[in-house]
Amino acid sequence: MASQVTFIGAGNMASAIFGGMIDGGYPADAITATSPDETLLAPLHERYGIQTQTDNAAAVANADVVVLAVKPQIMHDVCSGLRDAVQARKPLIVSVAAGLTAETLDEWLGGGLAVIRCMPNTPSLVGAGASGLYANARVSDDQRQLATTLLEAVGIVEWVDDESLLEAVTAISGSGPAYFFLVFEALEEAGKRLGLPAESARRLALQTGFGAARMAQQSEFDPARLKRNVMSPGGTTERAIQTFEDGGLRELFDKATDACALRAREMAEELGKKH
Ligand SMILES: NC(=O)C1=CN([C@@H]2O[C@H](COP(=O)(O)OP(=O)(O)OC[C@H]3O[C@@H](n4cnc5c(N)ncnc54)[C@H](OP(=O)(O)O)[C@@H]3O)[C@@H](O)[C@H]2O)C=CC1
Ligand SMILES: O=C(O)[C@@H]1CCC=N1
Repeated sequence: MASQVTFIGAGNMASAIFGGMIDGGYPADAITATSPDETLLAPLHERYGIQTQTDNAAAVANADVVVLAVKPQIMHDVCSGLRDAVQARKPLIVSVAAGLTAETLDEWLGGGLAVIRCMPNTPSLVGAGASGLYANARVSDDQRQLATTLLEAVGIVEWVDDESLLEAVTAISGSGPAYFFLVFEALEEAGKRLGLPAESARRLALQTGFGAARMAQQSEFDPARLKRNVMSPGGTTERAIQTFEDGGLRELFDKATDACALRAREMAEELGKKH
């Protein structure tokens, strides 16, 4: 029988994950989602066939897995409300909240729990996500496998064995979609400046990003080699790439990802200290 999975919070990230699970064949009647907003629940039940609840504690009473998918800022209050029910049942806890450590969540839920922390990203909403996962020492191999199955419903999964590496995951894939959106914005603007109609500039920029990612994933060559393959000696790409290199693009990526990882660490400290 399928494990009972309860999502606390039924917003973007939760619905992406349970939507992906159901598309992948997970039985909808083994999934429950909660929201304080009753008007959200009936459409969710209708669309996905999942069970819905406004009462978080009641929703974990028979859960094997509890996915915490509310904003980090309200997580302490949500955990306080779940504490007794979670301690009675001891389900696997999976958190997708940014910046809250497994230890903090375990403490807020009363302690002694198997906790998996996940850093997802927004392309999960279109089934093309990338998630970093960390498990505390109480998580069993079967529970790891189950979490992998849940998150693979919306993309790829990479496990890290040191929780602090989730800061690196945040800097690469958690925040990463925004870097690529920035590049798309800039390429579209450049296309317009060079005379293309806005719509064409956008279509060309997005398809190029999509094609390059797909090609890099499928190729036997690494991105450096694929890049060189586009650069004819003395040609156009060489001139563009040299301009990026001369302008310090690599150093800028180092600075931006360092700043991002540092902020992830600061947030973990701030959120953990508040209570
Ligand atoms: N790496 C990344 O890019 C991302 C990380 N995340 C993480 O995922 C988590 C969820 O984010 P996201 O899905 O975008 O946020 P959403 O705001 O879409 O979803 C959160 C949901 O929680 C609901 N909620 C509020 N209070 C409660 C409560 N007491 N009990 C149950 N549900 C409640 C909200 O309802 P209402 O709106 O009615 O208040 C809302 O539907 C966050 O912790 C975030 O850090 C998410 C997205 C991307
Ligand atoms: O910007 C943020 O803080 C969150 C975490 C990773 C992506 N979005």
